Amino acid sequence: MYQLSDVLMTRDDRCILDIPTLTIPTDKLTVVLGHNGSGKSTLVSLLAGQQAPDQGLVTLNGKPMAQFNAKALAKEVAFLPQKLPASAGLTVREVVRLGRFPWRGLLGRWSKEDEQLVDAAMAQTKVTEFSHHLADNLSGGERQRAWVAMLLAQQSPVLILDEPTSALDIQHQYHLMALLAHITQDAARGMIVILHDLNLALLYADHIVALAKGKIAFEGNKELLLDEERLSALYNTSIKLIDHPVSANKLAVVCPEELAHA
Ligand SMILES: Nc1ncnc2c1ncn2[C@@H]1O[C@H](COP(=O)(O)OP(=O)(O)OP(=O)(O)O)[C@@H](O)[C@H]1O
Repeated sequence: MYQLSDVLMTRDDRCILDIPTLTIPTDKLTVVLGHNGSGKSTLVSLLAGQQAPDQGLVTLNGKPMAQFNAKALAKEVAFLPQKLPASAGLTVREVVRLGRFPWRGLLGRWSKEDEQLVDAAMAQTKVTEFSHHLADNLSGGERQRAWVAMLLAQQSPVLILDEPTSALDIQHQYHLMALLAHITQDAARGMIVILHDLNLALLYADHIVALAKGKIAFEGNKELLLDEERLSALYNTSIKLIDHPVSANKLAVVCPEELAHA
């Protein structure tokens, strides 16, 4: 599990993250929610070891993040940033193979297991048909799926994804979240996923961390989301919950004031 204590991040004389204490499980699917600029990417960048807090401590399974070297960390945590990395000249297969780098043997050769894991990851995110295409030539959503495959191939116990559904069509958004939920349960891996879509969170999250203005607004199991007042306050707009037509879940419907008068 991750533990944060007395974490402070300041940029341009402004406090952008202020978390006195927070525990995030690494055996559940945790969704990080919050308005634009609430600090979600800053928070997950600390969890991924991309940067250190200005003050305070972040530990993974009791070990301070600063004590992991890059290779050891890559074996524990796979990270997909909001802005996809450049993939100049790489085919989709080569992009996905990047996930196997932390595990590559001394001779620097790819093992049969590496290739099998690459194949499986591409199949899971449905990019096998693009295997030999240049990643740069893919559509935005196809490229996002290729990078998610890279993360899956990395086989780390924790995956952190910053808005992995932002470029995906509706079908692929739900397919990806179902896949992440399935992997969490089936392979006992932990997912930490930033989402803007409340309905994806309502359907697939186990655990919620919600940020507002750099502070924790609420944190705990998914049932916390089933509260119209709390959700409306988080996004500063009226949100109603209705029954999902074909499951026992709830759906969030945004009902801004002006709609009532339209
Ligand atoms: N390097 C930086 N320099 C100055 N301000 C920064 C820096 N990094 C982040 N910020 C500011 O910190 C705040 C939080 O940024 P962050 O990217 O974590 O928000 P977010 O919740 O992920 O937003 P979004 O939903 O728009 O992606 C924002 O107001 C942002 O402008």
